[in-house]
Amino acid sequence: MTLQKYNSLRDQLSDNQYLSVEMRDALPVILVRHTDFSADLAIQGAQLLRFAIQNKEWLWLSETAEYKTGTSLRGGIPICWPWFGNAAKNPSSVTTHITGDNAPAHGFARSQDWSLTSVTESDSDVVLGLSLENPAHPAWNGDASLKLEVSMSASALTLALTTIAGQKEVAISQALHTYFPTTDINQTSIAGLEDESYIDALDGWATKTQTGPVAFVDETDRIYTVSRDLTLQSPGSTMILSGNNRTAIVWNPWIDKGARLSQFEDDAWKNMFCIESADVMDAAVTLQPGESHTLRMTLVNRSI
Ligand SMILES: O=P(O)(O)OC[C@H]1O[C@@H](O)[C@H](O)[C@@H](O)[C@@H]1O
Repeated sequence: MTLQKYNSLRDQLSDNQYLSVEMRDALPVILVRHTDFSADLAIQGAQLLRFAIQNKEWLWLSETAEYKTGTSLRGGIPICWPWFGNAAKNPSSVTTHITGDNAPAHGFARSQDWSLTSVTESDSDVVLGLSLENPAHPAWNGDASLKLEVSMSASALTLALTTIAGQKEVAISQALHTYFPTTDINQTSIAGLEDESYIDALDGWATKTQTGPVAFVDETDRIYTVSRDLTLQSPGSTMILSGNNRTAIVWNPWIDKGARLSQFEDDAWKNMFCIESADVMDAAVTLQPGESHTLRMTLVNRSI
C-alpha cells in the first residue's frame, strides 16, 4: 500500500520543477526544493515536517522522529482533528460524535493517509492541496471531510484547514499543532497574549489571566483565548504568527514530561515550544449539513 502511494505520488509529481517524493522508513515524504525555500511534508497526516528559508528552519522536528505507519511524528505541524487533546475534555457538541473509550488523543487526522489533490508552483511560491475524504475512525460517528492548503513562499508560510460538513450537523475541535525551534527556551517569549484569559491544564483546568508576555519557566500547558497576532521571540529570531483561530495552546513538556514523551530526546524541551492555532473548548466549530469552515494560520519571519 505504502509503495503504491509512493509510486503514484512519484508519477503525480514527475512534471513538477520543485517537487519530488522519497520514502523515509515506512512513510512517503514530499520534498519541496524551491530556489528560495525548502520544505518536507509527510503524506500521512498531511504533516508539514520542515520549512526553511535561507537555511533558517522555521519548525522544530525531533531528532528521534519515527516514520511509522499510523503514528504521528513528533514535530512540524501535526493536525489535531476532529477533536483536540483528551476527547473527554471536549465540549458536549464534540463528544456527542465520539463513541467508546479508545478515542486517540488529538483525533485521528494526524495518523491517516491523505491524498495530494493539487500542486501549483511558480518562481515565487508553491501551493500544495491535500484532502482526507470520508474520514473514518471506530471512535467517531461524525460526517465531514477535510482539506488542507499549504502555501509556501520566500516571505510566508500559510496553512488553511477546511472542514466540510456532510449530510448532518457536525461539531469539531481542531489545532494546527506547530512545533517551533529555539536555541534557548529560557530566553523565549510570546507577546500578544497579555491580558487574555487562559485555562491552565496543569492547575486543575483553572481559568487565569495572562500578565505580560508568556515566558517558559516550567512545564506549560495552557489554552489561551486569542485576539491578536503573536510575536515569538527567541535568541536571533522574531516570528509573527497570525490567523483566524480563537484559541491557542501554548505547550512545553519541560524535564519530567519530556522524559516520558515518545520520539523526544531527554533535553529536547530546551530547544522547542508549541503554539497551536486552534478552535477548542468554547471555540469548537459547529457546522450545518454542507457548511464549511477554514482555520488559517500564517507565519512570517521578522528576524533582523
Ligand atoms: O504527545 P501528543 O499526543 O502529540 O501530545 C502532545 C501535547 O499536545 C498538547 O497540545 C497538549 O496540550 C499536551 O497536553 C500534550 O502533551
